[in-house]
Amino acid sequence: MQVLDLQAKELAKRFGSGAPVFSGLEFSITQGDCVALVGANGTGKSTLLRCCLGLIAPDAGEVSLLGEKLTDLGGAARRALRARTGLVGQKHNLVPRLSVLSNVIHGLLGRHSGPRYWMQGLAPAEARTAAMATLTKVGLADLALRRADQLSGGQSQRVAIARALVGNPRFLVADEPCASLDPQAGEEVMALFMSLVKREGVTVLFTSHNVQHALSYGDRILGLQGGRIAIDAASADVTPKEMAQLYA
Ligand SMILES: Nc1ncnc2c1ncn2[C@@H]1O[C@H](COP(=O)(O)OP(=O)(O)OP(=O)(O)O)[C@@H](O)[C@H]1O
Repeated sequence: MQVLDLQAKELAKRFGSGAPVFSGLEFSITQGDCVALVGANGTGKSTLLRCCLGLIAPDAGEVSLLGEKLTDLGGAARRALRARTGLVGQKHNLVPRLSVLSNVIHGLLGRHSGPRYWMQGLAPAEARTAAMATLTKVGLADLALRRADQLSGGQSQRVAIARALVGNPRFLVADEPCASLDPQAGEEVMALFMSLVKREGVTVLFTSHNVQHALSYGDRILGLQGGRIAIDAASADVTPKEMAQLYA
């Protein structure tokens, strides 16, 4: 039986008195799927991602994430649900003065609170072990004790991926994970990210302005245009012309 990890029903969002960013959005994501959300600048991709994770509330409609209706959840249940999800943003948002290892340990903060889970020296051994294992997966174990502000862009984004993965999330959102990287680093980071999420069986919703990335890494394409979903199809069935029309 197919398990739906995300269901969006009749979602609508506007900011202030502005025009609706989107309205009437309906889609679902099956467990283990990797879905690319695409569309021109300003079509509402980031806004939609944030609604899906419960970081902002839609004006209408509802989101069910990992079987839980976001509107039904109180603070504690919402935090528990957030601990089962991960987010990789356009900017890596690492804490510059902390080590790589501490930044990754920070990814466990949703599960535990307090300084023990922030500073590598104080974090319990299991947190450090989990963070080191995840750093090994992204190929950065050697840099564990380096300060985050001494990393290249590609290395920083790998650390951000490790931070998102360290708690073994079941659902991951990635908002243009390669936006700040040169083409070569972007390719490497994307390939690494996708191989890890596939290996771990994580459900992924990612955005990208790189049409090739969307088509090759996404099992499915969700295309936003004019506040509506213009494409919802397996990536193998989406033609280059349909993709181009999204940006026309
Ligand atoms: N906090 C906010 N307050 C007011 N307007 C906002 C806010 N966040 C986003 N918007 C507006 O909502 C619209 C959608 O923005 P959003 O960032 O979701 O688009 P996007 O598709 O992710 O864009 P891009 O591809 O450029 O990253 C834009 O017109 C933007 O100006």
